[in-house]
Amino acid sequence: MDETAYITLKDVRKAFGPKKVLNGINLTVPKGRSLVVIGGSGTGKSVMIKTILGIVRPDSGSIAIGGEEVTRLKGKDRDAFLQRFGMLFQGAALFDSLPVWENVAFGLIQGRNMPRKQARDIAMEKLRQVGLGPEVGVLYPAELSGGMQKRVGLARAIAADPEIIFFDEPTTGLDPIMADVINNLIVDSVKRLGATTISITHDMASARKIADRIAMIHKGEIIWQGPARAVDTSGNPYVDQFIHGRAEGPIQMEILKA
Ligand SMILES: Nc1ncnc2c1ncn2[C@@H]1O[C@H](COP(=O)(O)OP(=O)(O)OP(=O)(O)O)[C@@H](O)[C@H]1O
Repeated sequence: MDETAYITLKDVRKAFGPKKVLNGINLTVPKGRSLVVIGGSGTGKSVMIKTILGIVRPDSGSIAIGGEEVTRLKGKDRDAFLQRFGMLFQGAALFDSLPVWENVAFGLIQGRNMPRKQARDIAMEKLRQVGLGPEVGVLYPAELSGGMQKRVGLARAIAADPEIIFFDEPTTGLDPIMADVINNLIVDSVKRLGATTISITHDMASARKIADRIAMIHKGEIIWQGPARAVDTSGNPYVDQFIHGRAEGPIQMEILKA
């Protein structure tokens, strides 16, 4: 596989007022590869993803996808750019008032003006790919378990055959077995599409399963990155503390005092 960078972040910085959240992020992801970003709460993982999507504008630095600088895209160019993405949000983020199939088809109908019948057929096929039958398509999100909701979120993320997919804590809140089912579905779907992915997770089992490479973010900087299999022998005390979930180590939790 071609290992040249497809997504490139160069010295990306972002502060909110006096609070520096991204302190010079440097990352690359080759096409068709899967990068998992690990790191503690509040270290800047979500803000980083938002800078790529253009939801948050970095103060400085460059973000390029396929060689095209994306931080300054506006209007129609930005809409077209966003159509290349699929996203599985934390907590699935489904519309309660729409049946499952319409949640999956939402971007096809609203974003691409696809006729409802055609969008419904695609939605049902994507649901099938994540192990859900047509009987689930007509239910409402409230009628589903958390694991099924995640599957629906995944079906929606892949509905438009995106070229790039972001997974934001895809296994949070699931039992370990259901989490593994979701991890397998992620790996299968990504392979089927040949998509390039960035995932955020606290779940090391998930990171090991879905990552080609793992990067650890701490205080808005990438402090380690390497092949997924090297995470256990990184020799980096921050990575070791995080993957073993130790309270003691170089990462000091900021515990709010009442
Ligand atoms: N729009 C904003 N305005 C001000 N501060 C923000 C904004 N968005 C994020 N922050 C701050 O930036 C820091 C990093 O937030 P971010 O959501 O990226 O953390 P995270 O690493 O994704 O954490 P978690 O794992 O808990 O989701 C936090 O301290 C947060 O309060």
